[in-house]
Amino acid sequence: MATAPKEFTYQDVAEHNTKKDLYMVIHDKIYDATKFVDEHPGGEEVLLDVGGQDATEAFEDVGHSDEARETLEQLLVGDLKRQPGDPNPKASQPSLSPTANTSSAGLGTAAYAVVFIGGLVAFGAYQYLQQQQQATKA
Ligand code: HEM
Repeated sequence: MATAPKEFTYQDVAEHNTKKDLYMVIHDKIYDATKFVDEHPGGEEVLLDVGGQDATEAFEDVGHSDEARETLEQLLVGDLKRQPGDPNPKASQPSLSPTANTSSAGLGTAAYAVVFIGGLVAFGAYQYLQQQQQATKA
């Protein structure tokens, strides 16, 4: 029988922050890392650091392998239930803000390119006219 995923608030998760009882939030899902602490190739210290907290950024920053993500799925215990006043989701939409930044940077570069090319054309026209004048004088 399929059961609805258990929901935890940040406050619930924050209570599980010891080595013997270690939950963490990654991409708005709750993982029970208690059994995994001693096995973690990255050491127990880093997991204890993010115990009871949002570990999305820490987890993604390391660039964990697909195998690590599979292990993670086995530790899943529920979903995060957001409440007003909770911290913002961390890096849960990794592609959005960098893309926005890149595109605005792209626009900025395009604007500079237009000004630069415009300047070149004006300079070329000026040179051409000067040459024409010299030619008529000679
Ligand atoms: C329950 C969540 C986590 C799981 C299941 C997990 C799993 C793994 C696995 C399987 C590896 C081996 C390399 C790989 O396959 O990518 C690894 C390496 C590593 N993990 Fe995690 N990890 C978790 C959370 C974290 C967090 C929150 C940090 C925080 C910084 C972290 C830091 C590292 C580091 C630094 C390594 C590299 C170790 C090395 O190559 O010497 N991990 N992790």
